[in-house]
Amino acid sequence: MTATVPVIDLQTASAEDLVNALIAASCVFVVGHGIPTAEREAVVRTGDQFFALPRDEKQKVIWPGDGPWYGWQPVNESGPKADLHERFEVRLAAGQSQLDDAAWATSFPLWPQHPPGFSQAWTRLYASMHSLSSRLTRMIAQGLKLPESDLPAWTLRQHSNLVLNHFHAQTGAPPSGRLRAHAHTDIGGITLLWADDAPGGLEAAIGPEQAWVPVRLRDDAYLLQAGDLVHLWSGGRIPANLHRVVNPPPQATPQARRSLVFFHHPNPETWVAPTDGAAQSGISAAEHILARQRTDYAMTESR
Ligand SMILES: O=C(O)CCC(=O)C(=O)O
Ligand SMILES: [Fe+2]
Repeated sequence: MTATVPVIDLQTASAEDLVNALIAASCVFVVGHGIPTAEREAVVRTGDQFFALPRDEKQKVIWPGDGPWYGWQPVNESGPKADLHERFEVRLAAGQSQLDDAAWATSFPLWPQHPPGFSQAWTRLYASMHSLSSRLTRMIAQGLKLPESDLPAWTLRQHSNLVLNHFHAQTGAPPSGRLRAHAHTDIGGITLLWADDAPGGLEAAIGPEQAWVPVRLRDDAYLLQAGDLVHLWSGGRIPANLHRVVNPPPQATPQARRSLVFFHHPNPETWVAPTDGAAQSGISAAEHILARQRTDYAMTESR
């Protein structure tokens, strides 16, 4: 039997419902989340306009090439994990706890000048996602009976990133061995994902057999995927969701695909350890995130 992704309606679900679904499937569709569709659409629209700019213009906000990811990250052309997409990433400055749009907007160093309205659209959705991810991590802690004192680092003081991925239309066969996104777990706490329904989409390894299951994203939902740090925080009870984005079938009409991802990260200073495990079985959030980012993407060539 093919495993399916559970649906959690935040209007009615309990913390235990959410945790049980995550333990079973490592990812769940979250509906009843209250985030207006227009907020997401504004980010996708301004992101599309940005990706369509000439390379010289995008180059002005390119990721500096080391340290944590932010800004424009072109398609990475080499290495075993070179994925067939470009992305733009907004990263909140360390230690900031107030989501005051004006202050936050000035703390991010790589806002594109074009298109107009970009930073407003992205800060608006970021604030909504920040609240939603705080709510969901509170439910996870409650459902797992984790200490209340852990929570500020995962909620108010979280350090999350908002990303738009642009998977280019594939007009010929993709280079051998390369996917739109290689199989990986996400690095942080939870991921909240939306993608359009273009061919060549998400697959997740779920259920006891860990078989690859195609996941069709829903317009009314964000897909919550458990990341490495929630796996560890849960004492291994919640599995980290393994997923990939496959190439479209050769007969499909070439079509670009966009996905919008909120990578929820706890505060970088957090020491993440299972509550009843030995402290030495834990990890520094900052070190884990940086180590994974270093191995997953090294800037080489781009388009
Ligand atoms: O585009 C998707 O469906 C998933 C993207 C993804 O896995 C990522 O950006 O980490
Ligand atoms: Fe991912």
